Amino acid sequence: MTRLIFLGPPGAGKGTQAQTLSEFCKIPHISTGEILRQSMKEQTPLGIKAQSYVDSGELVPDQLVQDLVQERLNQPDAKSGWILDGFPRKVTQAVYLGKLLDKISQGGERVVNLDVPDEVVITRLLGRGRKDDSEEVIRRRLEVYRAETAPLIDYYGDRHKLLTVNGNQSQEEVTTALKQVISV
Ligand SMILES: Nc1ncnc2c1ncn2[C@@H]1O[C@H](COP(=O)(O)OP(=O)(O)OP(=O)(O)O)[C@@H](O)[C@H]1O
Ligand SMILES: Nc1ncnc2c1ncn2[C@@H]1O[C@H](COP(=O)(O)O)[C@@H](O)[C@H]1O
Repeated sequence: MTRLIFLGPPGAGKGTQAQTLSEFCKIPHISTGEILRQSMKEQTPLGIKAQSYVDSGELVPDQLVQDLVQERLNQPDAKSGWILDGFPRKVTQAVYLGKLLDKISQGGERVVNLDVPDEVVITRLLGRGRKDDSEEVIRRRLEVYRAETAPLIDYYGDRHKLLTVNGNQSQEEVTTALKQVISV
């Protein structure tokens, strides 16, 4: 059963690689950022609550993303595995996820850290053109990543769940490296 969590700074290529691997492994790609962006587009209650946080590069409150992840992992297609992209993003969310996965018998998850230097992710994000890819918001997202998300590397390393892949290669090379590490 393939259950993967993608870690890495904004612009590391998590969404790109998660989509490719989800097609290869035939399991859903669950991106909290995508779900939030869709909810904002549709102006659902979740989208309305999340909007100001996403637009400014802040993290949406835990309860909102935790509820959406719980609901998504309980859907039938998640029974055959999944790739989580963008969640967890802080230690509190990782603790929540660990308990949730135990409760719904979906353990055995592995965590892939896509390692990419800051200057490379900044160039990539400036070229991507999403609404939250302005210079100011990119700066804030990187600060939030360093303060809140990077500690998850040690969190999962300490729990022997962490795999690291060099994300500073062509998309095809990253995919090949990912397939290699997850097949072991
Ligand atoms: N290996 C790569 N080499 C060059 N560009 C890449 C690579 N992988 C992804 N990109 C490009 O970099 C940008 C960011 O990629 P992507 O959206 O997958 O990152 P992400 O980690 O999901 O970012 P975020 O956390 O901000 O959503 C995209 O424009 C994508 O096409
Ligand atoms: N796990 C999350 N916790 C808090 N906020 C989140 C989470 N996942 C996404 N967000 C918000 O959405 C944007 C975009 O996310 P991407 O993963 O980069 O697509 C992020 O800046 C947070 O505001």
